[in-house]
Formats: sequence, structure tokens, C-alpha cells
Amino acid sequence: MMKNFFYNISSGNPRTLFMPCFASFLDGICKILPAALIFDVFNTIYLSFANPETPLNTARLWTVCAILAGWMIVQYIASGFAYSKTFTTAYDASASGRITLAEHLRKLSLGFLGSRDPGDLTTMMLGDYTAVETTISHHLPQLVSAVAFPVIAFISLLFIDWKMALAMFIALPLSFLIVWLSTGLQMRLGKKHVQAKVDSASRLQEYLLGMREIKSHNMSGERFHRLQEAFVRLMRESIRLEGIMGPVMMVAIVIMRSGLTLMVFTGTFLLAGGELTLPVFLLFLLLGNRVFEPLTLVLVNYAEIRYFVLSAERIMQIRHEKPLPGEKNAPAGNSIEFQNVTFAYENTDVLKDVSFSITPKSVTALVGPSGSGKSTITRLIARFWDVQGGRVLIDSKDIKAVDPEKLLARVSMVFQDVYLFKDTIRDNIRVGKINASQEEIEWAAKQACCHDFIMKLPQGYDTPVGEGGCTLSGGEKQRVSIARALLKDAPIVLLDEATASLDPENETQVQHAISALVSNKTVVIIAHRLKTIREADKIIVLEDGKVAEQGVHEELLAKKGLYHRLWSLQQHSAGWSMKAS
Ligand SMILES: Nc1ncnc2c1ncn2[C@@H]1O[C@H](COP(=O)(O)OP(=O)(O)OP(=O)(O)O)[C@@H](O)[C@H]1O
Repeated sequence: MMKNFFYNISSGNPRTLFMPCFASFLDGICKILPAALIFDVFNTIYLSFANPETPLNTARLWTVCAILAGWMIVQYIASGFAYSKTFTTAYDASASGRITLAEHLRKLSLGFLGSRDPGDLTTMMLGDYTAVETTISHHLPQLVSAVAFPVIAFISLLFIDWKMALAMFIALPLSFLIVWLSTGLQMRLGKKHVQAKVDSASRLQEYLLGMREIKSHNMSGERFHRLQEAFVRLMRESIRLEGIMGPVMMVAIVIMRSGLTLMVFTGTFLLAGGELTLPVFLLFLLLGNRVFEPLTLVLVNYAEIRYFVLSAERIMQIRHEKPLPGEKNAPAGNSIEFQNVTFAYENTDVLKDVSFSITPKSVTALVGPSGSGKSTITRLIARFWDVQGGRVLIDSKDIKAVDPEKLLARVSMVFQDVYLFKDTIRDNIRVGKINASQEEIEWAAKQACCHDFIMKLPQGYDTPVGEGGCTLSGGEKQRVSIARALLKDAPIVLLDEATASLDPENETQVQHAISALVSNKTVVIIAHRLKTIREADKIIVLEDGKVAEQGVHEELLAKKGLYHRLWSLQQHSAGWSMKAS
């Protein structure tokens, strides 16, 4: 349990906690000497008062002053050391933790990422890591430093007067027991509170990202209501957490502090009976006040850490999620084969016993009604997910054994929805090849019919695009995506609706660009407009997740099956035009 605790709050690297804890412990110990010296000052003055014949030992007082002054420097160095160790460790742990987690997320299957709410992951990256940071930079050092003083004080006081020392600390175990017994309750309330925070972040993200749809469908009331509900729930969970845990902590603190009263009672009793001298009683009074402050800090920080452990657990849960397995190099050849592939995103099968083969350097078209599984097939070739039944082979080798990153290096994809990073248009094209030169970027942009519109942008290739930058039309974005693929120059090209959103004017040009992109490549293309894939080497017709037919255009037309039906429908719709009735 304790091992888990340190493992989790240090994001899997408990050794990093040693230095901050050690430095804080030293800092805590440094605070003890001044208390002892103050007692000495008190004792020296008291001796002179109690016995008027004894002159005040000023030399001793000056010595104490000198030691205190020197000790201030030691304490300053110790505090500085503790401060720098705790803060550097905390920021280092959270920064490297965030980077490691981001790297790890990239290696997880899209299936796993899709199952998590994006707000959840954002909260984890920002909020949960901040919680870990605060635990390491504040709560843990404060706890260690606060423990040092009472422990040493207790041991020393036991030697001076054990009855008084026991009276002072007797209630302590009970208060710690109360806090310890409340662990389960705090964890339950804390989990609900964290969940409410994650839900609020998700609803807020959904509200902001979906603003266009919300406005265009006049849904502001309904979506806002969901957001409002999430915030109200967060408020309720916060009140519940504080409202229940606050009184528990207060009871524990009051019980602990009752030791002071008990000690005063015992002291008065012993003093009256002549069993205790006045200076010792005063020493206990002096230390008693100082001891309960750090002890209260210990209790409060322990409770805070318990709550923040939930954040650390959430992070570790994702860190333990296994990336897609496979270490082999990507196969050298580019033939693709599906052998009796069955695949489901969740529980319902999307592909059922799908088998086909694609020869290297050929163009294969996937056609079929919407939802028949065309995009899924391209995603499985790129191994965004692993299949549940059957095998996907590239160059006759099962891609489950191949390192996913090495496989992706051999595949270019042009998606229907293109994502632009918040960066210049140049760097957005460079995504295809990180070290591409300006000449290469311009060459790809020209091939993909991007160059002309880029030159018309305010700062040409340096124009910021993406979130908060210059917005591009759907067709322009798609051409940027083709330029990226051209730069990547991978042997397998997967095109998803590549020309769907292009205007007629440059459609022909883009088709030329695609011809450049796909020449000498193994190409799998999804095209809803059948006339664009009439020349394909193979057409695979999908229906309801199964291969209904496959062959070349003429063969499939002659079969008079699904392909023939889709073809006829498209011929018919070619003459369609919109008119007001
Ligand atoms: N990430 C996902 N999670 C769950 N189900 C999904 C996911 N992606 C697709 N599906 C479902 O899988 C089925 C096949 O989807 P797919 O996108 O492969 O079809 P498609 O033939 O490419 O359709 P379209 O032509 O409309 O793009 C659909 O029923 C779809 O709802």
C-alpha cells in the first residue's frame, strides 16, 4: 500500500522522492535547535530571578545569541536546499511525466483513445499532473518536515519528564486513528469529486468545440443545460467532500490538541504535589505550543495527499495501458492480404470474415454503401486497431508482429477530415517529412495544387493556419493533406475520399497530383464516385461488412449485382439538380 502510494505520486519513479524528503527532514531538524536555545535563555533568566544572589549570566545569553545568529545561516542554507530540491523535483517529475504520457498515448491503439473522453485526457495532462506537482513540492515536504520536530521533541521530553510527555501526546494516536479510519470515505468522496471535475472539463470542451453545430442547430439551450448540470454536480461533490471530510479533520485536530490541555492539568497537578519544577513546566508549555502546529500540518497534509493520490492513480492507470504489441521491422514488400478478418469497434461486428488480396503497385478501390466498412479496412491496414479474428498480412507477414510505428512509416494516408496543426502552412505540410527542405515542400505543394492559394495567403508559406490561424476551405485542407502524403513518399497509399470536397475547377489538377502520388505505389482508394475508380486494377465491393463482389469494372458490371446497382444509381444521379418545389 505504502509502496503503491510512493510509486503513484512519483509517476512510477519513487527514488526521485528521496532528495526532497531528506532535504525537508533536515529543514525540520534545523528548527529544533532554536527551540532548545530559547529554553536555555529562559532557564538562565529564571535562575537569576529565582535566586537573587545569583547574577544574571549575560555571557551565556550572548553565547546563545551568537549561536542563534550562526544557526540562522545554517537554517537558511537548509531551507534553500529543501526548497530547491522539492521544487526542481516536482517540476521535473510533472514535466517529464507529461512528456512520457504524451509519448505513451501516441503508442496506444486508437480504439483505447476513442473510448476515453478527450476532456478526461486533458484533465489528466494538466490537472492531475499539477496535483502530483503540488504533492511533491508542498504536501510531502511539509509533512516530512513537520514530523521531524514533534518526534524529536517527544523523545527529548520523555527523558525530562515522561508523565508530562505522555500527557502531551496521549491523544495523538486517537486523532491519527480517526484520520486513518476515514480513508475509505475520503477515497469514495474524492473519486466522485474527481469524476465530476473530469465531466465538467469534457462538457466544457464539447460545448466550445461544438459551438458551430450548437449555433447552426439552435441547440444552445440544450447543450448549455448539459454543461450547467456538470458544473452543478461539481459544486455538489465539492461541498459534499468538504462538508463531510472537514468536520472529520476538525474532530481529529481538536482531539490531538486536547493533549495541550491534558498536559497543563497534569503539570498543575504535579507542580502542586512538588513532583515538577517550574522551569520544566514552563519548558513543556513553551514546546507544547510549538509542537501542535506542525502536528496539525501533518494531519492536514496527509489528508490532502490522500486526495491527490487519486490523480496519481489515474495517471498510472493510463501509463500501465499496454501499447499495441509488435517489435519486428515492417516487411519489405507491399502486397496486402486480409484473411478471414473479423473486426468490431465495440461489440457489434463491423467486418465479418473479410478476405481479399492486393498485389504490390496496384490500385484497389473499396466501394459499397455508407457504413459497409470501407474506412475500417484502411484503418486496419495502417494498424490503428488490431483485428479480433483472422489476419492482416503485408508481404505475407502478419502485421500484429510489426512495430506499429515502423509500419506507419510505410503508409501514407489522405483522410476525409484533415487536421491542421496550429502552425505555419509550411510546417503543416512538413508533417509528411520532418526534415523536408523548402524546395521539397514547394514541389509537393505545387503537385497538390496548394502553391497558388498559399502564395495568396498574407504571409505565404509562413502564414499561421489551424486553430486561431488563417482558416482554409475543406478542399484546400484536403490538398494540404495530399501534399503531406507526397512528401512522405510511402510505398502504400490509403486514400479516403480524396477528391470528394474539391471544386470542379481543380479536381482534374488534383487527380493529376494523385496520379503522381500513387504512381508505383500500392494504393487502396475509397471513392464514392465510381467513375474515378473505373480504371482500378481491382474493385472490392463491400456490403454490411462482407465482401459482396470483387473484380474489375467490366466484370462487376456484367455480374449485375451490387456494383451494377450502385453504378446505375450514380449514372442516374449525375443528371440530378436541386430545384425549389
Ligand atoms: N470509431 C468507431 N467506433 C465505433 N464504431 C465505428 C467507428 N468508426 C466506424 N464505426 C462504425 O463501423 C461501421 C463501418 O464504418 P466505416 O467508417 O468503416 O464505413 P464506411 O463504409 O467507410 O462508411 P462511409 O462511406 O459512410 O464513410 C459503421 O456502422 C460505423 O458506425
